[in-house]
Amino acid sequence: MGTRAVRIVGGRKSFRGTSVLSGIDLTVDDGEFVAVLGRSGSGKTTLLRVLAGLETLDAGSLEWRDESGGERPNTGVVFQRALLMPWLTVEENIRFGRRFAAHRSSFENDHALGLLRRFGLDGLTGRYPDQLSGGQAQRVAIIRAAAIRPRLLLLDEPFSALDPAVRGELRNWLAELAAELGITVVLVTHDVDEALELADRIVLLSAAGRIGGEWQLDSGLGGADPDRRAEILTHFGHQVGQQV
Ligand SMILES: Nc1ncnc2c1ncn2[C@@H]1O[C@H](COP(=O)(O)OP(=O)(O)OP(=O)(O)O)[C@@H](O)[C@H]1O
Repeated sequence: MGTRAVRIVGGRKSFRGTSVLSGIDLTVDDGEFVAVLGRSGSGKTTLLRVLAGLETLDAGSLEWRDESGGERPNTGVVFQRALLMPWLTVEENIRFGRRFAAHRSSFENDHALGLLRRFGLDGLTGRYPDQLSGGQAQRVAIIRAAAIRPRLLLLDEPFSALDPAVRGELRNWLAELAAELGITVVLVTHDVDEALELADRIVLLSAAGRIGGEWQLDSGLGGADPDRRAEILTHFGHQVGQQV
């Protein structure tokens, strides 16, 4: 077991009297890539928003490794749509990401521009968002989030609006980025194959807003393991198909 990046103990959250998270215990280690799978409405986005500090828990605790003196560390968030500022170029959008950081001093221009170059976007720096493909825009959004050196990179179905070929490319790209930067990632997805291919661990959210199962994946095995895929799909009552 590595150093803890974040831990939720007994996390509960309701909206207008309806329970969405009802006793979540989840620890994410530094450098780990965790995929959260679950049916629509099971509370995946709510869990991610709690980790991002966009929602607070009604009960239970959210504990960060305390090196930041108890302050909330930087978290980077990417949603299904890239949400780039249309009036800013790619480079300006990346710089703008600094404003989303709890600790702005962790953003350095050189580091951010270095990420753009290293991860294949240097030819796009002067373009505006409407001059980017969907896949390019998502890459920019992910680099923008990574550039603030987040403790956690939180991804909410970042590839679900893209066509299958682009999704495959982006998965490989993300795997490389996460491994090279040693970044800690929590990815919400409906796609079992995506989770198997990318994650070190898969966490299932059940309809009751609890952790309904966990799979630790051996590195390099996940994507090629039909038994595990079948086990997860069976858990959802699926015989075939990859969306849960
Ligand atoms: N701000 C809110 N106010 C009221 N209800 C909310 C709010 N946010 C989420 N909910 C409700 O909480 C439940 C869980 O929503 P959430 O978006 O977390 O699920 P999800 O698993 O991410 O779903 P999906 O896969 O469809 O995106 C849903 O019933 C949703 O309507």
